[in-house]
Amino acid sequence: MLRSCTAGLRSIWALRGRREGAPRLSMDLQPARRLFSTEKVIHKDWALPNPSWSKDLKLLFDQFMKKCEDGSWERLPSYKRTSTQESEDFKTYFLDPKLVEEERLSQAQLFTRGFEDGLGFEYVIFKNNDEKRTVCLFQGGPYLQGVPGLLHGGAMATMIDIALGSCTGGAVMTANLNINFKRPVPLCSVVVINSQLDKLEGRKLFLSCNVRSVDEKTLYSEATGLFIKLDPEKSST
Ligand SMILES: CCCCCCCC/C=C\CCCCCCCC(=O)SCCNC(=O)CCNC(=O)[C@H](O)C(C)(C)COP(=O)(O)OP(=O)(O)OC[C@H]1O[C@@H](n2cnc3c(N)ncnc32)[C@H](O)[C@@H]1OP(=O)(O)O
Repeated sequence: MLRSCTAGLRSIWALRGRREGAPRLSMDLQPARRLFSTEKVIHKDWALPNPSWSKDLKLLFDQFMKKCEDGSWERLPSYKRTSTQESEDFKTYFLDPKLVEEERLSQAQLFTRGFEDGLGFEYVIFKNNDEKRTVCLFQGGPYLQGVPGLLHGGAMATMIDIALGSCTGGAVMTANLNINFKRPVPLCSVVVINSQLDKLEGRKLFLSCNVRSVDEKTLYSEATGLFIKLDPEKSST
């Protein structure tokens, strides 16, 4: 684990070094080209391996991709911004134009995808629709540090929220999230979040998950969540 962490850090530093040494291309781009490259970033699927992924993460990714071959599992793509029907639903219910300026909104992106490769949240989620469960493979980078050398609990909570949410499908909001942090997570290590839908009661979805090390020997956290399907008749703002 330690070896993969340092290897991960080394490749992150290598990437940063390259980036810092390189000219800041975006400043020199013509507007049309800038728009094109922004579009490309927006439509990029981030739930795919990049050079910062540790051996552990790549290995698990390959194992789950194999499970996808017979259709029982699927890899969920992940974008900085989403143009799916689901996000349209969120806009309908929650976006009061008075609350967020149009210009600010055009800059919006999912904050877990706002870091450069390897520095923040590296993750991919696989879903088993029949079993109503997901597996999230997560490597928290050096910018997610809390206590020195350890992953910040808020970063873990964020990933738990996303992992539980990925079990729901459709337009939902987190109403309650309850986490027991049992062991600290080493920074840059890979954890596996197993989530499942336990109960559906009207608009209420009750979910639970656990967070374990790759070798499954360490139980880092356990959590439950209540998600509420949005009611099209209601607006929260
Ligand atoms: C989440 C997954 C997304 C899926 C993928 C979509 C694609 C998107 C793209 C990319 C993925 C990105 C993923 C990001 C994930 C981010 C998630 C978040 O960070 S969410 C922000 C934090 N959460 C809030 O800010 C909610 C604030 N709260 C509310 O807006 C409302 O309270 C809401 C919508 C949750 C419920 O309000 P009401 O008016 O619709 O419903 P009422 O009538 O109050 O409650 C319905 C039932 O639920 C119970 N309930 C509500 N809240 C409860 C609570 N905290 N504890 C227990 N019960 C509760 C109530 O008692 C009621 O129960 P009875 O039907 O009477 O049995």
